[in-house]
Amino acid sequence: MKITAAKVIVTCPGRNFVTVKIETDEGVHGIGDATLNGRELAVASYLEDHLIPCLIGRDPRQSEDIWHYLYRGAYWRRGPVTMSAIAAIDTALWDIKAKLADMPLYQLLGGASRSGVMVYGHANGRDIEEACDEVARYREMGYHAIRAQCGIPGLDSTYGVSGDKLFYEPADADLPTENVWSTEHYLRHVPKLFEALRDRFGFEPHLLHDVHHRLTPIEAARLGKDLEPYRLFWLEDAVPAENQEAFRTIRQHTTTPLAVGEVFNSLWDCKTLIEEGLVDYIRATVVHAGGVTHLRRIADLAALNHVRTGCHGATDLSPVCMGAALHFDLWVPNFGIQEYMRHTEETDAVFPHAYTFENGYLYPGEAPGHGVDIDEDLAAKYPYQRAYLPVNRLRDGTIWHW
Ligand SMILES: O=C(O)C(=O)C[C@H](O)[C@H](O)CO
Ligand SMILES: [Mg+2]
Repeated sequence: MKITAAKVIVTCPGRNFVTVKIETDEGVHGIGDATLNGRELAVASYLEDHLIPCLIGRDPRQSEDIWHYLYRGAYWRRGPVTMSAIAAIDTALWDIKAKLADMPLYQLLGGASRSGVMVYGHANGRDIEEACDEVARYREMGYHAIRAQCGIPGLDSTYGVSGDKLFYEPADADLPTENVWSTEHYLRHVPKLFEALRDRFGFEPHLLHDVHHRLTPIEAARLGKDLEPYRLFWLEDAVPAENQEAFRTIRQHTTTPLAVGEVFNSLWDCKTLIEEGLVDYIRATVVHAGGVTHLRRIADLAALNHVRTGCHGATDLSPVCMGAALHFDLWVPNFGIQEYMRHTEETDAVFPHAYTFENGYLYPGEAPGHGVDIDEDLAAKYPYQRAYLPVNRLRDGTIWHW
């Protein structure tokens, strides 16, 4: 069996997505997500100019060998562009493998370890009251776990807060929007949000919060301590994580569970965090962390150290990534939770999929493969539009973490 063709499809049904489609001489095809928010065309070029020429004629069933051939063959290892490109090919090959077996992908991974995949949604409000009302809306939709963010008095904009609510999209302009940040204002306000949420909803719903890399370790330690009475499911990306050892400071001071890893692209980014038990949840997912093949390695190391998965699932991860991630989630023994930011109707139409939402859980479906396809004619109607994530500055103009 041979790979006969592979192509890259870039489409923008409201936001940009990059998809790889691999075709074989047996008529079976597979697709994989290669979207890297704000740097989409770099991955498209990496695939078209450098990886696809190496694929033609190879046996698509040898996904493990192809992974190492592309990873080691580049000589230049890791990095988000490389790993997203390899991930897309790997996802497409697992899709093909599962279609050949006439099985949903989760069966090839080892079968279902649970009946459904618990997801968390994003509730956000301009102030505490609006954020509480949004949490109520997610409760009505059946969610058992909800991430809560709210506007900070004194700041014009805050990460995670938008008028779009259900379809929040942070990549909002063709050059980066500039936000202003104040750690002092933020640290004073966030505990009040969670106090209000627990007062109104009690301790039954899981509550999560995303700091979006904005604190220093000692500030994060203080926030974690201040939030302890409200029993968060997790506190996410409390500090930038290039320096994994920095999490030791946070860990020494608080029992609030910590999550990290949506920007990670390999096991090496989280090796110390996992081996030293410095975090509780690892957020790497299929598209940015080398596909199903590499994500499995991360999850297995995590399992040894009581770290559970919490795959990234924002709107910039296409339905193709979501489909593959759900099969992974249904199987992975040390599953924690899956993020679920809904895609728009336009996006869902371009990517017909087998997964479904019901009562706070997603189900990957029983279609052979990962259950997601692309309508190429519809995709062609939405040409690429450059869109960037914002940047952040302190009030004196210093560039900060977004
Ligand atoms: O979903 C999250 O937790 C995020 O932090 C969303 C990110 O800002 C987004 O995926 C960046 O591309
Ligand atoms: Mg996040």
